[in-house]
Amino acid sequence: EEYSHIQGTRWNKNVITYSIGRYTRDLPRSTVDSLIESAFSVWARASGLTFVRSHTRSADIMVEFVTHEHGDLYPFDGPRGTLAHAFGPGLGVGGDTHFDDDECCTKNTTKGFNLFVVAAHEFGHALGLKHSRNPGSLMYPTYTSLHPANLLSREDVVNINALY
Ligand SMILES: CNC(=O)[C@@H](NC(=O)[C@H](CC(C)C)CN(O)C=O)C(C)(C)C
Ligand SMILES: [Zn+2]
Ligand SMILES: [Zn+2]
Repeated sequence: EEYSHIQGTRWNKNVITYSIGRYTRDLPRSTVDSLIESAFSVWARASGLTFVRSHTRSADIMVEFVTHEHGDLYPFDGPRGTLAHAFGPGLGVGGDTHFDDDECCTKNTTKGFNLFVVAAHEFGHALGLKHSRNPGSLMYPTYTSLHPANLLSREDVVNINALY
């Protein structure tokens, strides 16, 4: 069913709240908290948006680690395959970001899929960005181990600034 009536292309506010629901057993909660906060700050620096953590389910962006069927129309596929997905801006499920707990993620930048990089990609979608055809962009559809120091390509920065 087309949810365009609640899905927008962008948030119509500058302060966006997020809440972390189900965690992963693969990482300490404090590590998840800080990697998620860092991933939001990548976009905050580039857009002027502010992200505020809340502990209620009424937050704009619900962040969760889930597996297989998890209550939306996009069940995960077990190990390998899709690492995560996120809904575009909007009410309810809008902005929500889910990580496939069967394979996502690590805190290392060389081994496995780095949670900071995956989260930053997903939050790009949660803010309204689509995929890029540029392999050097964070919004490229395939995971590449980007250096945490400069996750965003010039194209990513241009695109987020075109939206906010
Ligand atoms: C290693 N596996 C991959 O590279 C897989 N790609 C992903 O899981 C994307 C997320 C990465 C880019 C963080 C899915 N996506 O676009 C979510 O917004 C496949 C290319 C296999 C689908
Ligand atoms: Zn989901
Ligand atoms: Zn994507």
